[in-house]
Order: sequence, then structure tokens, then C-alpha cells
Amino acid sequence: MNMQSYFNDDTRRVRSLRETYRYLIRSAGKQKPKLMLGLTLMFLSAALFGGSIATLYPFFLDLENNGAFGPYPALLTVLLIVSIGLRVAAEYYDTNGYSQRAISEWRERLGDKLRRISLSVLSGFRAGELNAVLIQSVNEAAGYAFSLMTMVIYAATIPLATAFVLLFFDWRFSAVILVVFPLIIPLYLWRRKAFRRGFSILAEANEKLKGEAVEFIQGLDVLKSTGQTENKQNQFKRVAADVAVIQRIGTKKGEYPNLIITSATQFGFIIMLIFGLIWVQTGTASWLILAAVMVMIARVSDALNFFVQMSSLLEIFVISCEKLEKVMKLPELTEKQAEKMPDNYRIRYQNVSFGYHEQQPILRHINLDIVPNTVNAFVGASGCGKTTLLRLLLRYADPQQGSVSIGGTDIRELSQNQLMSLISAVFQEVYLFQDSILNNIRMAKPEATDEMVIAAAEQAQCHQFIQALPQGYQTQIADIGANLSGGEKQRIAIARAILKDAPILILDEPTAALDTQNELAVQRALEALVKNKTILIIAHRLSTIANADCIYVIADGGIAEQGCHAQLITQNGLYRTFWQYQQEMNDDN
Ligand SMILES: Nc1ncnc2c1ncn2[C@@H]1O[C@H](COP(=O)(O)OP(=O)(O)OP(=O)(O)O)[C@@H](O)[C@H]1O
Repeated sequence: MNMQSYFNDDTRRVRSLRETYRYLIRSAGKQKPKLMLGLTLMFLSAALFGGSIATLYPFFLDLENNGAFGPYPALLTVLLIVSIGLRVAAEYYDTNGYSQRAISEWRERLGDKLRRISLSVLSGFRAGELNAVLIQSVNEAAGYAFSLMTMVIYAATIPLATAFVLLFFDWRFSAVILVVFPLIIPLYLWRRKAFRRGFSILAEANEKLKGEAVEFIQGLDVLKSTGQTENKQNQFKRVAADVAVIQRIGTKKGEYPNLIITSATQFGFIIMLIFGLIWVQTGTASWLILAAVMVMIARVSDALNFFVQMSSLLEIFVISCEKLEKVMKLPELTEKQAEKMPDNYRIRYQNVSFGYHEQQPILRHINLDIVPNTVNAFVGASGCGKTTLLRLLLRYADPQQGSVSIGGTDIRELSQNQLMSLISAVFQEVYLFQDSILNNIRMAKPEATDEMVIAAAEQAQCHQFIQALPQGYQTQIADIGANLSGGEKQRIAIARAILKDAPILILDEPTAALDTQNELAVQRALEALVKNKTILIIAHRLSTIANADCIYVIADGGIAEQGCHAQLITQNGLYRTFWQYQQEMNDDN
């Protein structure tokens, strides 16, 4: 929990406007052509709006000189209607769900990416960090892009278009707009820096708060039993109070620059008024014209003020895009597609060395030769690397040295699907998806019929307890998830493995956390599963693997001993010590 966030470095650098623009375009992904079309329509709408308000000048001039409305009210109305029409058309990007499509494409891309990242890389992330990227960052990046660009286009185009059209009638007013209003650009850039810093600090504090919250909730049982609830609660309160303080300071700090920039636009308004009054005084402009120009300036200021108020969203957007970019740049496991699948299931580890962090090897120079259709058990002290060793076969990560092969094919030559079709795994922790029980089992073999799923559940000793649930196999995990016992979840995992019927089976302490009754049921389920398969099993209780064809004792990153129970017990080694220790424990009980 004290790990540094993967994303925190480099989060305080303000991105240039060009980089920000590139993020905006990239965040639309495949929807980019639609986004560009929407933005072009928005630009035309803003230009026509700016132009239409500029026609107030000749309209008022006509009124003053000729005492008649002339053609300008009609022109103004037409331009306004077309501008509104274009804006409505441009909004199709959001209303037709293109930003939603961009969001879901990003999630797909990230999901695909995460699938290809090794576990050793993923373990560098803090709890909940990737979750936040998939949900919040994607929403902010792909969901905000169109609205943000619309805001920028309006703020830039309306003043320019107004000044441009005004140029044809009175260059002096046009010049004041072009000189005074761009002055907010340096102010805005100064404010961006403050915002960027503020948001980064807030994001870090929020992440810490999330981490504390997850730890507090997940660890509530332990905290209660150790009487530490109050301590942890106080720690949680302290972090929450820090976030509140940062938020308060951030709001306050953001308010001042906001006020200054908003005042700058008001200031522009006053400068225009002063110049206008001078020109009225000197007889080079009339009151009516001044009134028309002030109406225009009010509209121009509105667009700029809106931009100033909302531009902090641009920083949130950039921070989210940076997170997406970082995840997309993570190194991937190479993925190939073998032309021919292995025709036997002999598993070989050749000179395998691996560590989650390269400088801390967990396994060193491991050599294993596992004969098909045999039961192979892995034992050793907690943390010696048993799970890691078997995870290498699932390609949770690639070894830094050496190779793992099945039937003579290096597993790096197989695609993920090819490899997974050869292996089933049952771990101590069983994850059930928010779906029906039926589909939770079927996911092991999506094409399986209901009857096949039920047959697998029967063999896995699940059928009885599933039928007793309110909607039987259609019961949703969301409705009963917490009510399933560890043993019941294990049996669902075994049903999955039975249904999948892969030739290689990994069992990582499937009965370790179960009571005797559940253990017996799971043992019976396992008996149905293990026939005619190559089994790799991790077990703490040696009595459960005494019949294995080969037992490997892992210690100090290597295979310290190997052989069947009878052979190992005659050696005066680690296995014999473990065995005697467990026998004594059993006798004491
Ligand atoms: N995802 C990970 N990232 C970093 N280190 C890890 C990761 N998973 C395990 N480790 C570390 O690698 C070492 C070996 O862990 P592993 O789970 O393989 O041991 P084990 O023998 O299966 O332990 P146990 O019997 O307690 O389950 C431990 O020191 C563990 O802390």
C-alpha cells in the first residue's frame, strides 16, 4: 500500500498546446474522422455566429443614417439560424454516441493491452490504480474531447470572426478586439501551470485515500480481531482530512487566477468602451454604433469567460490521456501463433530463472522434465516460489532466462488461446464474475450446452448446492456471491476445469483454506477431474500428495530434492523433515 503510484512521476509537467491538441485527436481513436467533421461544423457555426453579431454594426449604422432597418436584420437572422443549425448538426458526435463508442473502444484496447502485459509488470501497480484508468481516465479522455474542443473553437473563433467582419466597417474597433483579447493567452498559460500542479497533488492524495479505503474495508476482519479498527480509522480520517485541505487550497488557488482572467475580459470591455467614447466625442463614431459594438463585445467576452471557467477540465483531460498513454506503452509479452499444436504434453523447464524484479530472482536455473499423465507435487516453505514456478507455465510472465516448453514447443511460440487450450488451473482464490452460475461455469468452454455444464457441475459435486439456490443455475452471483462458501467456490472452479477438459491441470492448494467437510467434497470433485491428465499440484499438507508420481521440494530458488514419497523419505533431507514435522503436528492434534 505504500508503493509509489506508477503514474506519479512526470505528472506535473504542463503539456504544450500542440501536445494537448494531439491528445484531443488521439483520444477519439477510430472516431477521429467523425470528430473532425463535428469540429469543422462547430468551427463554421462559431465563425457564422461571430460574423452575425458583427453585422450589428452595419445594421445600427443603417438605422442611424437612413432611419430604416435595411437588409441587415434579415442577414443577421439567417446567419444566426444557420449557425445554430450547424451547431446542432455538429453535436451529432455526442448525440449519436460517437464519444461513447470512443470510450468503449478505449476500454477494449486497454483490456487487450492488459491481457498482453506480464504479471511482473502488472504487479508494479497499486491496488485499484488500473481500475481507475479503465473507468475514470477513459471517461475523462474520450468523453471530454469533443466538448473541450468545442469550447476552445468557440473561444478562439468568435472573437476572430467578429474582428474580421468588423474590419470591413471600422478597423479601429476590430484592432481593439485583436489587441486586447489575446492578452488573456499568457494569463491562461500561467493559470494552466497552477492548475496542473494542483490537480496532480489532488490526484495523488485521492489515490492514497482510495488505497486507505480499500485496505480499511478489506482488512476490517483482521482489524477487528486485532483491536486495530480505531487506529486504522484514524489513519483513514487523517488522509481524508488531507484531501479536504488540498481541495480547499486548490479551489482557493484556482479562484484567484480565475478572477484575474475573468477581470481581464471585463477590462477588455472597458478599454473598448473608453476608445468608443473617445471616438464618439471626436465625432468619428456615433452612440448607436458604440451600443452595437458593446453588444458584440459582450458576446465575445461570454465565449472567453466560458472557456476560462471550464478550462481546468482541459488539465484533467490531459492527465487522463497521459495515464492511458503510459498503460499503452507498457512492455508486452510477445504473442505468436504456432502452426502446429504440440502433439504430446511433456512439460520441460530448461535452465529457468525468474524474478518479479530482475534484481531479485525468485527462481534460479530450474530444470524440470514432467512426464505426461503423471501427478507432480511441489512443496516447500511459504514464499519459496511454488506458485511463481507454475505461473510461468501459464505465461503470467516470461522467465528472464531459460525456457518452458510443452511437447517440445516453447510456450512463447504459442498464442495465448493455444496455450490456454492446453491448461486448466484451479487456484485457492476463485474469482466469480457478475453473471449467472451457469455462465460462470460455461466460461471455461463457451460453446458448451447447458447439459454439458450441468454434467460438469455434477462431477464437481456442485449440482446439489446450486439446485438449492433460489434460481438454481440461473442464480446471479451478484445476488449470492458472499453467501457461497470457499469450498463451494472451489467446486465451481473445478467444474470449470472439468468442462474445459484440458490435458494439463494446475492445482494451487485447492483445499488449503477449507474445513474438513468441504475438503472432502472438493477431494471427491478433484478425483473426477484428474483422470488421464498431467497434474501439477502445490500442497502444504504433504499427506494429500504422498501418492504423487514425483514430488519436487523447492528451496533457495532451486529444486532441492525430487522423487516419489518413498524415495524422499529415505533421504535425510528437507522433505523428510517437513513430513516428520507434519506427522508430529497430527499426533498432537
Ligand atoms: N506479483 C508479484 N509481484 C512481486 N512479488 C511477488 C508477486 N507474487 C509473489 N511475489 C513474491 O515472490 C515470492 C514467491 O512467491 P510465491 O507465491 O511463488 O511463493 P509460494 O511458494 O507459492 O508461497 P505460498 O506457499 O505462501 O503460497 C514471494 O517472496 C512473494 O512475495
